[in-house]
Amino acid sequence: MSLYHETAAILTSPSSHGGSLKSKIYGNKDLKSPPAQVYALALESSKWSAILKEVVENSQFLQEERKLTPALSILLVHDLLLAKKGIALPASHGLRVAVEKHKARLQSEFVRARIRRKCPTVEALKAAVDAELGPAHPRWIRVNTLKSTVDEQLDTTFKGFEMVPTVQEVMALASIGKKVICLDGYVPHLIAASPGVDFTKTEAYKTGAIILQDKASCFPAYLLDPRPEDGDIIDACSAPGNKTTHLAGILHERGFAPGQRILAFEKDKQRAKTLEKMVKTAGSDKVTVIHPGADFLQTDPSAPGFQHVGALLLDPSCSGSGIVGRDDTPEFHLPSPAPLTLSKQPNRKNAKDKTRNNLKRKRAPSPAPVLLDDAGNETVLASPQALHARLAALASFQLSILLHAFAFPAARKVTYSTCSVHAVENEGVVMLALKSDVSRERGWRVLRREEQVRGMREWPVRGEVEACEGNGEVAGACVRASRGDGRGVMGFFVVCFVRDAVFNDAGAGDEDDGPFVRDGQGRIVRDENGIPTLKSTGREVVDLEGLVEEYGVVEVKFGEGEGTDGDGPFERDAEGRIVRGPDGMPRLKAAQEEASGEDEEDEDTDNEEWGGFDD
Ligand SMILES: C[S@@+](CC[C@H](N)C(=O)[O-])C[C@H]1O[C@@H](n2cnc3c(N)ncnc32)[C@H](O)[C@@H]1O
Repeated sequence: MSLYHETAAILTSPSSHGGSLKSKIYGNKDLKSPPAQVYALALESSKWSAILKEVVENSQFLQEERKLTPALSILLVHDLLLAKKGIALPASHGLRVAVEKHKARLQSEFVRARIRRKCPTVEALKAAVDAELGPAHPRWIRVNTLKSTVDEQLDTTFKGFEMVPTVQEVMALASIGKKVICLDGYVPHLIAASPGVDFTKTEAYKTGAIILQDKASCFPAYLLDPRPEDGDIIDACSAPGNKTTHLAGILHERGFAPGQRILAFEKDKQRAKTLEKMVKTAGSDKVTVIHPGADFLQTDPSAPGFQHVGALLLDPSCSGSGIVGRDDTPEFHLPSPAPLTLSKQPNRKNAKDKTRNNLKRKRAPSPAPVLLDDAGNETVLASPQALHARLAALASFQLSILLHAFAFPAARKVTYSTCSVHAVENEGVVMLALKSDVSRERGWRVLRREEQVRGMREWPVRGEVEACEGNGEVAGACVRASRGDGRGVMGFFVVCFVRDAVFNDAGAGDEDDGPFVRDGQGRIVRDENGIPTLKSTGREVVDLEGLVEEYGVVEVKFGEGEGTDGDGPFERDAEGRIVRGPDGMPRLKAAQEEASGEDEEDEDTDNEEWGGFDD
């Protein structure tokens, strides 16, 4: 079977079984043609099918080519008129001959269709077709600070891209084929680029210098705001590892405390392999301990190995309803089949056929709702009740993950996120968690909006007040991202829970307040670099060079290469070390300038505030 027959069969197979176009193609073990080719042809032809239907019907060539079905005619005419290399069949192939015979007629109908849409060029028509499908989703790229800097990537991977100020411009200019980027104003080191550029072929992608990660998916690690004094950080549901490597990138900038590790759990052994690969490529393998095939729910929070876990990132399996690109295949419009009699003017019978066909199409059963889990597995849900039951089961699992995380003795912050749009998996879980015994006993609460890191505090899309039972503070603490709202993000949800004191646990003694030495007021004692002093080593001042040698991972750098003078927004001493106040917080250059009266402006620099959490 040719590429065209196989693609036509997939596009015209009954839709009542549900499932995305991608899964229908990639899950079809009988395909002879390369799935990527079938997918590209199916998607592009569907996009153009409303116009091509007009071209095929008006040229009336189907009446002369009885062996062509309506679906085949759209696919072949698409490639004839729009594919760079034309129809992908040998010149003598029957299907190719049948269509190319009518090339002049088809081309002139295509010109008429373009003029009817008032498009002066084919480029303009392409833009109109794209615009009809809604704004293009940008390609989000996170620069991996373990391996590179934004400046370095602008000079290499993005050389030749035009810089525009907003993501809206990236989306608008994408439709006319321009290669543009913009630096994100919310998440540090994040770039939005024109879709359609294949970054997986770049050196930066292959070496882990850049990571393709939707903006919203960068929210959890950024909101968790991991720091050296947080001790070990758990990523409870890690594969494929986007957030694990993001945590490592943030900690790398701040400097890992001695022995500080990211503990990455992944229940699915197969997915754990992907995680291992990603962590290695991103250069974070030395600071990450992977637990392949390990169920986070089976861990004992009070086990000695977890006594220094101060922060947890929870990104459990969910309905995946916010993911972009799974169910957004454009409709495949079909021309009316050739009538039995050849006639230039549609007669009553043709008109009746047309109406009957349209009705048939209208009456086709609407696809059953489908849920896709993180591994891309589909669950076809026969009824709204089945959807409800599935969401309730997911929410119950998500709540158990969250309550388990609340039980870690030294834990002081936890983020909970999903790529679901359903409140039951999001605000619903938050409300149940806040009412739980473990939350009340241990003093967990939400990290309020005004306490969050700058980018998250300023992000405008927040939780649903109604789903938070009218509690505006909790809703404000919840961060949402909405697919299709013009901000170029997927549907997403994240919230951070915190505990103000670690001393409020019943029976918690000196040993339970984390790995660092604290002063009489409970504040972590740090050296002049801001590095906390470890109880276990008894070292009062951490010897940085010794640590680099010992662990090969500790570096104290912040925003290197990002600021105008290459050393970030913080004040540094003569040896380049960050200057901190008595509370261990880095001192902003802007604050220093303001104090000396040199600059009254409030500069809006990424990471200029640490936000959120005080010792
Ligand atoms: C949404 S995905 C995580 C995506 C990941 N955080 C990232 O950003 O790349 C959820 C993952 O959690 C894993 N998972 C589900 N339940 C788990 C459990 N109880 N313990 C550990 N991993 C689990 C799933 O196999 C899946 O790989």
